[in-house]
Amino acid sequence: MTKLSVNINKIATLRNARGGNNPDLVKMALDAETFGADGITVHPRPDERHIRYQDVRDLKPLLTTEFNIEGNCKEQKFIDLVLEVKPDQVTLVPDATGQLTSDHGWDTISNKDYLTGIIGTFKKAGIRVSIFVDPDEKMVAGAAATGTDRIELYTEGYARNFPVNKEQAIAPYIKAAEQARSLGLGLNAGHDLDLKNLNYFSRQIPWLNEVSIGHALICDTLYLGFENTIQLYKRQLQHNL
Ligand SMILES: CC(=O)[C@@H](O)[C@H](O)COP(=O)(O)O
Ligand SMILES: NCC(=O)COP(=O)(O)O
Repeated sequence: MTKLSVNINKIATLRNARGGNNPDLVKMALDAETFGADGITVHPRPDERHIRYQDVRDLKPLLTTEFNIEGNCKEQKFIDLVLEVKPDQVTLVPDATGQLTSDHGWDTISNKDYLTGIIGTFKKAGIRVSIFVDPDEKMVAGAAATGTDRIELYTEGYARNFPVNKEQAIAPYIKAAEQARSLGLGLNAGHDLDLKNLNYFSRQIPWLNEVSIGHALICDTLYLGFENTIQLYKRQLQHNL
């Protein structure tokens, strides 16, 4: 079954708003695991607007599920943090510093040599590597050429189009996912997945290894409670619904 990795960036956003430790990020990550999360995802950005580098160090020894660190591997500080902490997985995202959020995947063709090198470094350290790509078969093929273990499909386009025409929204993702499978790549997905669009996505691509979900899940938590929300998202990944 597809695993749910809870992205806790927005818990850190709330904590940082007052400069204290409420909500307690580490406690909420451990609670997420207790409530059924299969993993925890963090995305430390260079400006540390939410997840701080120290949060990553604090979390590592305490988590009992998969730890996924996302970030821009062109930042040496990020590379050093990942090699220091050695998470289960690192997800390489081509974000520029000032971006509001992640909004595109890698050009795996023009960045082939660079990605191949850094992926080799992380794999040598025993860390599984996933690279963030758009649902573009050329970029998926380019990803396979870098030696990455997995790709993560950037699902903002799916989420935007799902309410309009779900068959059209999912089409490029099925093609990209089928190609990833044929090339022996593991498959993750994330960005703007939510309680409305998740079940359809996972039913159409049942070989999906993992989804990482943060923004919508934390927003839903405000109304529905953290434990209940995690259970509701897990249920969307069961295909017998
Ligand atoms: C890579 C991805 O799609 C998400 O992890 C995204 O980076 C979330 O970042 P923010 O929480 O800063 O929007
Ligand atoms: N990789 C996607 C992720 O970790 C969370 O994205 P979002 O659910 O916050 O949009």
